[in-house]
Amino acid sequence: MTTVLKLGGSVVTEKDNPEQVDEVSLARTTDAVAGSEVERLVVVHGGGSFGHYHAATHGVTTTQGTHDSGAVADVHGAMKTLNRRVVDALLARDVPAVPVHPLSLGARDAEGDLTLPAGSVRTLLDEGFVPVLHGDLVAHRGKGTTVVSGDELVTSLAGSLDAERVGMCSTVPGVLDAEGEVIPHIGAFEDAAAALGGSDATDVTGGMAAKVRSLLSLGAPAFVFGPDGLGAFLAGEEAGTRIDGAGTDEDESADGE
Ligand SMILES: Nc1ncnc2c1ncn2[C@@H]1O[C@H](COP(=O)(O)OP(=O)(O)OP(=O)(O)O)[C@@H](O)[C@H]1O
Ligand SMILES: C=C(C)CCOP(=O)(O)O
Repeated sequence: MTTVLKLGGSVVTEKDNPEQVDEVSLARTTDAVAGSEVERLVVVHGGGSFGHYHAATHGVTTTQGTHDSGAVADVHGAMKTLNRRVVDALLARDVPAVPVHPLSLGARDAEGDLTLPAGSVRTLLDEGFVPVLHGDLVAHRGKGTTVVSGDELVTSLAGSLDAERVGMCSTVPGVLDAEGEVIPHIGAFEDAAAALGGSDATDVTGGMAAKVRSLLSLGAPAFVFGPDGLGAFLAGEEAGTRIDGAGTDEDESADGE
């Protein structure tokens, strides 16, 4: 049983202060990981005020690339600093965390499609480690380097590792409907489209909409929840919004072959 968990950048950093870790939230989330009994766990964390700050300074996005090696050093360097902080917090709680840097692993083709070889992550899991990846820059054919988000890494790894459970720990308690209530289950994009379209912030709405769309394409149930739901998710329980699309049996309990 392999579990892929994303810790949102807004959960582990103070979003409004460049390069500031949210110590309280990082301690809380890593306590939850350390207190769980998940067998094969991959952690991916986002960029928050580390990666996004430097990516914005240098004008780099998932589609707008840079050939400036100084910019690569800034963005990747900031993400390595954050990754070290997350890994150290896990190690301090006796979680066998090992850093894995996507810039050294992945690449995009000219269409922007990501290839992320999973051999090192799979072998680390087999050897009893907890690989900790992060949003990063990756080589991009024709564009130099572009941003790869933690969400993309989660989707890619969930597929290549045949993950049974996927969790996205964000600052919101789940995918919210137009009234601000958590939608318990999304089985098709239409279930959430109206609520996602109801948000004021178009760009951020695009982020959550893209998250839901990519999670629906996985062959495993995915959960979007806040820090309060992390313990339940890691205990194998329902947390926040459950997202399962066509690749997953609607009713696992009825799945008797
Ligand atoms: N319908 C919705 N339900 C929940 N959140 C929504 C909705 N529409 C937009 N959002 C926004 O999506 C955000 C969560 O997605 P986001 O990708 O920012 O989280 P994250 O995984 O913590 O990412 P990052 O690693 O970039 O910080 C929320 O903070 C919220 O502002
Ligand atoms: C900005 C960088 C480098 C990583 C972004 O990762 P995300 O926070 O998961 O979107």
